[in-house]
Amino acid sequence: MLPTVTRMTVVPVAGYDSFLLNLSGGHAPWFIRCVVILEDSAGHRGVGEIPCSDGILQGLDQCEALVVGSSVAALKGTLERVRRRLAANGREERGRQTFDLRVAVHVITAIESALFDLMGQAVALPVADLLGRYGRQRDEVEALGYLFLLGDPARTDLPYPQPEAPRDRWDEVRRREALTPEAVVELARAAHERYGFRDFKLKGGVLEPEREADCIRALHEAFPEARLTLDPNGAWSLEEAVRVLTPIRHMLSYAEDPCGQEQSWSGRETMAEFRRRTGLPTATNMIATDFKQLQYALQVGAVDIPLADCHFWTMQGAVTVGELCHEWGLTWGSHSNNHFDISLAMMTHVAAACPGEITAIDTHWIWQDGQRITREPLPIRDGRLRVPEVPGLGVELDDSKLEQAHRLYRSLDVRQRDDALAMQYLIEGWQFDPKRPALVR
Ligand SMILES: O=C([O-])[C@@H](O)[C@@H](O)[C@H](O)[C@@H](O)C(=O)[O-]
Ligand SMILES: [Mg+2]
Repeated sequence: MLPTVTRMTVVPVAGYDSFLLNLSGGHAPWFIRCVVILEDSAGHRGVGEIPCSDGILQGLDQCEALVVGSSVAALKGTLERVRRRLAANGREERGRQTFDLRVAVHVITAIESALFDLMGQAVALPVADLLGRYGRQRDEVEALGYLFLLGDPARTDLPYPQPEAPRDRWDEVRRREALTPEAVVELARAAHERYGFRDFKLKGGVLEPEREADCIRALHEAFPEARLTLDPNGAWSLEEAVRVLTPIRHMLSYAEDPCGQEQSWSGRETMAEFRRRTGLPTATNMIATDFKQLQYALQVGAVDIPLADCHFWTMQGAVTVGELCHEWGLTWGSHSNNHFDISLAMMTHVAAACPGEITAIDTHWIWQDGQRITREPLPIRDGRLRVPEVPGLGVELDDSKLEQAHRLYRSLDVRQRDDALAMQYLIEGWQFDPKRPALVR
């Protein structure tokens, strides 16, 4: 008989971050996440990590009674009850920020991850082997070097981390201003030296679009073999996106959300038009964020690469997208937000279970590297993550680090990601506008 869940603990945590710029503004010196820990009658602990907000904490609270006492073997039934309970809270919107504001799908994923971790430990199999129709498809997962333009921390009085005792160039450059093509190339070189990336993504939606294209030109010159992409989170108009990206088309492997909702056109329509006019493949984490949207995106020909982040697709949902991509001739990829090392493991197992050719997964981990909450975060070497061979997720919580991250959360009084706060140090009174790059005001 498989064990039953005896306890569910929810731990909101925080970590430090650099002054990363994006369409939503500038990252605060901290980011918040939520860790779910399930204990079972066999003495195992299963874990999951998701974004944190008051809504998410409330959602987890609503589900605790459905999870505690359930059999680990009945994981699917438990998740279905959780899904129905959360559906009763009403319809949710992703919103127009760069990050997803929904609650239910994140809550489900945290519980799902912890249950799969327990299940894996109960049957002595890694989570990747349990997911999807086919189980593990690969032993290594390629990750991309996720580059950001960076604000100058010295223009704020916020506690951004300083490069104390830097281990290498990456520890230095990730903590200071980067707003030029040269500075972006320095970031890429330093990240390449430490992690060995062959793919890079630059977060756009910050400077004038042409200036961001110049950054891609510089990256291409520095890394002529690398696969490159630029992601302005739908900030540009269709006309702008076509005008700016056509001349650098040959340098890009795909364009991520180059345009979005505009006047009477939906994001799926403008992306379809962009794709037809430029011939560039498109990726998205904004306009195909559930199965219905994905269906419409495919009907109009808007997307080649759905970035199915397990945090907002669920782990099983993200793998289903991977299976559909494989059957239908699309390419699967994964989006990310700031995260700790549990999420890194979750994304690695999910990517490992997606069949066929997938694209290098996003991860913000390089910005967080050094702030673990598990004993041994999966390392990125030669641009790749090794998929754990041990039962479950293959990560073990470090209780003292978890407690430290929880104490930081409690000291902050931050209940939701807010990129406007730091941005207002750079531009007085700054407010989010989904159609204007953050520094263009
Ligand atoms: O972390 C950020 O600032 C990103 O802009 C994030 O919010 C996005 O969700 C993401 O990484 C993306 O690919 O759009
Ligand atoms: Mg994106």
